[in-house]
Amino acid sequence: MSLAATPPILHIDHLRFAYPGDPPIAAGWSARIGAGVTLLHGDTGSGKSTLLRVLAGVLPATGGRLTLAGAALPDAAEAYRRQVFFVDPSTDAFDAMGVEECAASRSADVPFDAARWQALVDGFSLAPHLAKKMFMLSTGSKRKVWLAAALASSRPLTLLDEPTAGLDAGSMRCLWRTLAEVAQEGGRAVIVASGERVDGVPLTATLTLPLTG
Ligand SMILES: Nc1ncnc2c1ncn2[C@@H]1O[C@H](COP(=O)(O)OP(=O)(O)OP(=O)(O)O)[C@@H](O)[C@H]1O
Repeated sequence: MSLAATPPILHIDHLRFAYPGDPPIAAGWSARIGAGVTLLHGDTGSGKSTLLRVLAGVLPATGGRLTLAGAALPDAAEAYRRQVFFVDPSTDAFDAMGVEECAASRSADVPFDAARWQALVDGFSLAPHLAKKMFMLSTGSKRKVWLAAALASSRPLTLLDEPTAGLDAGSMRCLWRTLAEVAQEGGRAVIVASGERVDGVPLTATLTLPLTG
């Protein structure tokens, strides 16, 4: 399945993933993911979060191959993972870090768009939290920090798990506006996992779980 109108960024070849005893979430699935926003859609429990973790290279696939900016999984796992921005929204691994330190740390080895970060800080109303440690933030504010950090990063593949969860209307508008800008600029693929259909931003493609063929 070719989902790329522009040169593909992520190559997925015969990907397979299943939890033991469960039906596969991906069964021999091949696709090409191009620049812009791709929606990963499925019902609750269909495997959206799991598939994002597989595409991030943090959960080993049961079979198949992923290639991103010349780095392949499983052969070159570290190089592959460096091309991906993915943070599990529920993680507490960064709780001891300051908000800005945390956001910048995930882009230490790639360009970080400080102007976009600032625009997102404003759009998500994060300014009052900038001097805080991550553990002091509510779940919703933490999610906003990770969203802003992801969008200000320049990694070729960005994976966002339910980015609209708990977002107020103003933050939602800011999210769609920024995703549209990222898509317009080209060169980056953003996969948005969502149980809801997305109409706030033009989509490059929609993937519906389970994924086969
Ligand atoms: N570590 C695990 N081991 C075994 N099964 C798991 C594991 N994690 C998740 N599952 C199961 O795999 C299925 C897919 O879960 P996943 O969280 O990926 O779905 P989802 O589409 O993101 O769900 P939601 O929309 O509710 O967030 C569910 O049935 C879940 O119970």
